[in-house]
Amino acid sequence: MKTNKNVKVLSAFRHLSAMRPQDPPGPLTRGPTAQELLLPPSPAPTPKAEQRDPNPAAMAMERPVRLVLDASLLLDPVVSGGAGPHEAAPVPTLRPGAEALLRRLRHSNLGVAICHPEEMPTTVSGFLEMTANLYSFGYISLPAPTGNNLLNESVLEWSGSSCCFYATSRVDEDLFSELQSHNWRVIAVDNECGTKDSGVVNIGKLQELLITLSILIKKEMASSSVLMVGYAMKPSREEDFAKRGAFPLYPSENGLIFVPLSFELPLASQLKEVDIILHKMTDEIISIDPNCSISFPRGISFSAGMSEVIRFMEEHPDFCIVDPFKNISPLLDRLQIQEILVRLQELGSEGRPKLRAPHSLKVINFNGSELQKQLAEANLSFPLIVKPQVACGVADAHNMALVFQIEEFSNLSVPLPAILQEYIDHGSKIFKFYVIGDKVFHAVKNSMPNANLLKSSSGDEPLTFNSLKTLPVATKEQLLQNSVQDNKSLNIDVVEEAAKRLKESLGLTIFGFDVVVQEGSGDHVIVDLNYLPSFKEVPDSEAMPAFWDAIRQAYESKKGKVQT
Ligand SMILES: Nc1ncnc2c1ncn2[C@@H]1O[C@H](COP(=O)(O)OP(=O)(O)OP(=O)(O)O)[C@@H](O)[C@H]1O
Ligand SMILES: O=P(O)(O)O[C@H]1[C@H](O)[C@@H](O)[C@H](OP(=O)(O)O)[C@@H](OP(=O)(O)O)[C@H]1O
Ligand SMILES: [Mg+2]
Ligand SMILES: [Mg+2]
Repeated sequence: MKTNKNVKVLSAFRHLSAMRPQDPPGPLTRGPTAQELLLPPSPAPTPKAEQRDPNPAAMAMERPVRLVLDASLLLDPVVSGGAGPHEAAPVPTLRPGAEALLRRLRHSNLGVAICHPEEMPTTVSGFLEMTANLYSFGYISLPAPTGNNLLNESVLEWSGSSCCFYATSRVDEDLFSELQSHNWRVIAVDNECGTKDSGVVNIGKLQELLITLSILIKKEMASSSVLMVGYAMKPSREEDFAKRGAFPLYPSENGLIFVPLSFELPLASQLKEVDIILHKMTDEIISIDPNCSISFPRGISFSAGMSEVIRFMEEHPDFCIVDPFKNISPLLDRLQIQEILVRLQELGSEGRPKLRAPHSLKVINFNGSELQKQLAEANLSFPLIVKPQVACGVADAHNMALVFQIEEFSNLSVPLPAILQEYIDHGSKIFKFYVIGDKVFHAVKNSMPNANLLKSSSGDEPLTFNSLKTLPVATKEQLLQNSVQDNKSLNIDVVEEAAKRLKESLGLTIFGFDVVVQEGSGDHVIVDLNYLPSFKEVPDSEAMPAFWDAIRQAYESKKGKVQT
């Protein structure tokens, strides 16, 4: 996980929207003028409900869709099966898969509550109440059944507001029919309940609950404009997006429902239900062959799950995927990124700063004899930043070095093949641009200082680091030194033009690129290109609507192409 702990975010956001993927690029309309503000890194905003009301049970009542999880669904039946006469009461624990379910439901924008029969032992009910509070869920104890009074007042009250689901693993036909008589949908998990026409939805595994819910919610919405997005990415990235509200199970403002694709379940049945696949394929890479030029699928081996998604796409070329594997593939290779950026260089025009790629050279080894000659031919001089040719998807893709003289190449720990890049003195300020659909945002972040400041601390050794974890960003003193120097400012027109061209040429829905402004020349140098970055510096209030619009636009653009 990238730690921005050393990075102070100077946030300057512009919302420069005007590009529509299927239209030829028109002039971008300007959003609000950027103000450079010194802001602490914005904390991930708490989910809406917590801002509204501290009482989880009350929160659940305000949302259009509610889900009540029976204790039997969450507790590990092995442990909570009760103790023998001479045994200590078992410690209640969650069943396998329950924690992942609760984590996803927490950010699902559904009103969720946990319920249990009133007569449950306090050790267990206390555990459930603590769990409910931990996930900001409501908490309900169902009264012992007396006559036809099976439901407590909250459950009854909710029935009137809108669409309610009750998920359970225990069979209670009376409770089910009572709930159904109040328009609740009952979902029974790993317990065949009721007959087919009893209206009870039977599913085999807990992992099926979310996609079952999303199908039922989509049906309840009864609107053809509601689309279901099945996503696949590593858990930490999913959590980063989810806690920003990116993956609602209750449709987003533009009608998207998000559901995680489970590689533990048959994929075909899940993909039958979704309209769009959203993925970060590099999270599912097992290995990349560094000695072959990456051209999807050549050179890359994927997990079994992602391989199945790839096969599905080969069989369903009209299916909407964000984004197509072949469009992403060049961004796994810093040599191909360099070639893409060099093509942008025709953009330069009189009177505007030059936009360019850093001078670069690919090497397959660090042997000094040839190197000096190769550097001269590539118009490269020290210091050089050395990056693996493989740009992401494998652990060592971000192991880099700053090299000040040729002797420092011996025993250099950067993975080969490597790309040697001109190191650009840029006053330790980097502009991270994010193209999200037809919108462009950027954030200013603290970056590596000028080489002379780094040289002094490295002696005769190369400066090795990991760009995600140990990037040698400027210290406070170095930042102050920079602030007195004349930092050339960013020319937004030039970068906007580049963003437009990149969007056209890459065919990607969401991507990021890093720009530094060279001291002295003012050249705008794009040093990095990433697909589906985290754009964590962009406020959720702007980033999330843009994220959802981008996905819907990709779908509509794909459907438009299929119909023509
Ligand atoms: N050519 C360069 N000249 C000066 N500084 C550079 C150059 N290339 C990279 N940097 C600095 O090193 C950092 C990491 O480089 P880069 O962005 O290429 O790594 P990465 O692993 O691709 O990072 P990301 O997490 O953004 O994908 C940049 O954010 C910038 O601060
Ligand atoms: O995890 P791999 O496949 O190595 O790729 C990285 C990307 O290259 C980086 O651009 C991501 O950082 P940002 O999302 O902040 O750009 C970075 O995101 P992360 O730091 O949030 O994991 C990674 O996605
Ligand atoms: Mg970068
Ligand atoms: Mg990168």
